[in-house]
Amino acid sequence: MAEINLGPGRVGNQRPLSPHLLIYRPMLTMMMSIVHRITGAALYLGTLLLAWYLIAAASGPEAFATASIFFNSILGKLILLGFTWALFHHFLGGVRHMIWDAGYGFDAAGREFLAQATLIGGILLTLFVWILAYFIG
Ligand code: HEM
Repeated sequence: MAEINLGPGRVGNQRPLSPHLLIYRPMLTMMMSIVHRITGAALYLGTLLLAWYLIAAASGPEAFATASIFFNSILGKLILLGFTWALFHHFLGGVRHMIWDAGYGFDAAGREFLAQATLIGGILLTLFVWILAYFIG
């Protein structure tokens, strides 16, 4: 490896190294960034399902019954639960970006707070909507 001059008394291979991938510690803010993109992609699929539901509702009783069978199945409900969470998580992630765009929340404590608030807020909003839906019917 080429030697570089780091200044008086510091000659050699003393350059700072990037963290090695195998010992790299995942951070919450990093994971949130990845999950934001994943939820964004999931929302495309969820939007297709929403479109199917609306088209079925507009098409008549038979098409609506078919869609209802799917959405009322356990798999359908699990997908809807995931879609609800992805929507809220992604939405709050968008608000987080808006706060950054306004110039706030860049320090370490602010970044960590926004990441935790997004994560917890997405879960709480999802639970709130599903509990509400359960009681409304
Ligand atoms: C069904 C609705 C939505 C879909 C399908 C969607 C999809 C996506 C996807 C795929 C990405 C990743 C783009 C990339 O990383 O290259 C993304 C990023 C983003 N979305 Fe959404 N999104 C939706 C709703 C929203 C909403 C409601 C907000 C705001 C409240 C929002 C704010 C953002 C922001 C700020 C980014 C950029 C994040 C970054 O720069 O890292 N999105 N969206």
